[in-house]
Amino acid sequence: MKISPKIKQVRAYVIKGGEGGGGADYHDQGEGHWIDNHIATSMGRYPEYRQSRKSFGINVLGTLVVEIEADDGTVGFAVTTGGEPACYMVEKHFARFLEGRNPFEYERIWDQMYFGSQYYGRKGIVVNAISGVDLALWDLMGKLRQEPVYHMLGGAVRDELQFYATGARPDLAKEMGFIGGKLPLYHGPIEGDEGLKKNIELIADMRSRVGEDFWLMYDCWMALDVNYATKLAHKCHEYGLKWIEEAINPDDYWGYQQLKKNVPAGMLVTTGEHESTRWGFKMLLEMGCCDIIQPDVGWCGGVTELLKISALADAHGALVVPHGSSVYSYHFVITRHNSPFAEFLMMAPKADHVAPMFHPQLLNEPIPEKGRLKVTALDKPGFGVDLNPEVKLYRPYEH
Ligand SMILES: C[C@H](O)[C@H](O)[C@@H](O)[C@@H](O)C(=O)O
Ligand SMILES: [Mg+2]
Repeated sequence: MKISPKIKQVRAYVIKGGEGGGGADYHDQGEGHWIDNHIATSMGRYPEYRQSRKSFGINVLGTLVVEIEADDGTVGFAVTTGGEPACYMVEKHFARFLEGRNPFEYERIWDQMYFGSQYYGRKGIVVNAISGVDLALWDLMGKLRQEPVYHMLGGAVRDELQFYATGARPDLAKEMGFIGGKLPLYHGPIEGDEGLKKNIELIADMRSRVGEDFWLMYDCWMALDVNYATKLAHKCHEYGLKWIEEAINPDDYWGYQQLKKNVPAGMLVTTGEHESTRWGFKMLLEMGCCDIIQPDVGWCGGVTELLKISALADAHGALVVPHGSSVYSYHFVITRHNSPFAEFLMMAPKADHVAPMFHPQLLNEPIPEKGRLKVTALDKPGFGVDLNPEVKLYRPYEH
């Protein structure tokens, strides 16, 4: 029987500098990009932080790159959001649970990373770091087995992925072949009825451009209260809003439970991109907070944890549509019936063409064509992408 190589070394890097760092920190874009143009957030109550999310620090963390090298020289890697703080955790804390171990012991490794950091982690950046290590581990396992990750997750249940697009131009997304368009919400409660009116005018205008059958959604990025979200949902109902996303504070499970009761019949409530682990999603599911959960596989605990989250959601009859995370979610979505479509974040500044999400960090990143991606595009070992050697990596800590 072939003996698996052991893990020789774990390394964690950030990507230094450059306006529009992009990559896993996809909010870190240059001036004029739709993703940072007056999008409503809870910080909007402060006028100085209303125009740009970068102004209050949405891009302070930066990208985390994790490399795991086996003693036969094979290297698995992954990118997510986490920056230098996450590098510290990977190098000074989590590496001890991997080095010298069999890379296929991903359950044991995950368990030790999570419970070893339970006293200071459980959510947020600590679970981002755990996710980065877990994704790199799955990439390494795929490379050692010479199999794409989706083969190790049970194989494809359909021949292609279909995508909705997130961005400022759902009308252009329709022309590109996407099945729907998710708009960012531009005006929050602090802008009163005037702002609410602009939110409604925008969805009305977009509906007139895309016609009746194209999905339209609003992404509220945690900016609202239950009352405002309820009003928004009811006013957008006549324009066929398919779902209202992440309307309130992720910790307000009770608020989501109420919003789910308040929205018009047939409108979906979605959330989860800033939720972590099976326990966080258990709360959302068992309290009846939403119809679709949207974990980010680079933030919720990685593939190992997403497997558990997805099974829980399936048992609750909920869909799992991961937050846009490129290949890291594609290899999962293609293997699950309760993940019937995926998100594609339009990274082009005007949302007018399809561009790779983790650019410039990743090479060979598959992108949808006419809103779809054939499963064969994933048929490379691991996640099937490479680190761009032109992008300078910086290792802030060693161990
Ligand atoms: C478009 C939203 O404001 C976020 O920037 C986006 O990252 C996320 O919420 C999404 O669902 O794509
Ligand atoms: Mg969202």
